[in-house]
Amino acid sequence: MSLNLFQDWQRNQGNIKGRLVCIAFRLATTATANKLLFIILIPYLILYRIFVEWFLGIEIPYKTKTGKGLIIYHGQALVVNDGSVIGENCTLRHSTTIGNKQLSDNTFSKCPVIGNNVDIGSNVCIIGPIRIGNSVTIGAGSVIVKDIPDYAVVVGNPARIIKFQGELVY
Ligand SMILES: CC(C)(COP(=O)(O)OP(=O)(O)OC[C@H]1O[C@@H](n2cnc3c(N)ncnc32)[C@H](O)[C@@H]1OP(=O)(O)O)[C@@H](O)C(=O)NCCC(=O)NCCS
Ligand SMILES: CC(=O)OC[C@H](N)C(=O)O
Repeated sequence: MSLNLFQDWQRNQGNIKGRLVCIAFRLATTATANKLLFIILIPYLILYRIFVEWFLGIEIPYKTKTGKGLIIYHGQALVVNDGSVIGENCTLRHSTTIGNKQLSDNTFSKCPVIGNNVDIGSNVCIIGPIRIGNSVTIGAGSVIVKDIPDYAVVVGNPARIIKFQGELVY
């Protein structure tokens, strides 16, 4: 099991809060490895919930599948459903929601699957069983409820593609 600590540390250069939150998150994710580790880590998971989720207001649950090289800028009011999948080298900011929606039969949809190298601006909602492609840039304040293709730059509510970009270099 790879913790991805090194890649997160590198990508959050100059962003001490992001570094610390990513370390706390990656350590929490080790609880998914097996039942024994989960039991051993219960006290840590409680502390993680209190300090990162409640105190800092950054809800990125330990079960969230997240690729290496995660950046978290600011982070307050960030809420990620643990069914979401986030690819490698993605950037999350503040006041952002990534989650499901309630369906007409009162069940809940699946959550977004986000590709690699996706840069998510502040105040973004990404909702439902949708796929965000690789190397997508999501403008501040966007609301996304449909699939987005690779390399798209999207803005608005509902989000629309304003252009396509070359592959981002990290
Ligand atoms: C989406 C984004 C990457 C586009 O940047 P850009 O390529 O420089 O685009 P431009 O500024 O040339 O804007 C292109 C068009 O999109 C519009 N636009 C840009 N960002 C927008 C947004 N977030 N919401 C709505 N429209 C937006 C512009 O008004 C412009 O429209 P026009 O062609 O009708 O004049 C950028 O505007 C953005 O939102 N980045 C997020 C950054 C962020 O979250 N910062 C917070 C830091 S804490
Ligand atoms: C609020 C702001 O401009 O923050 C800058 C930060 N580098 C970011 O992209 O989130």
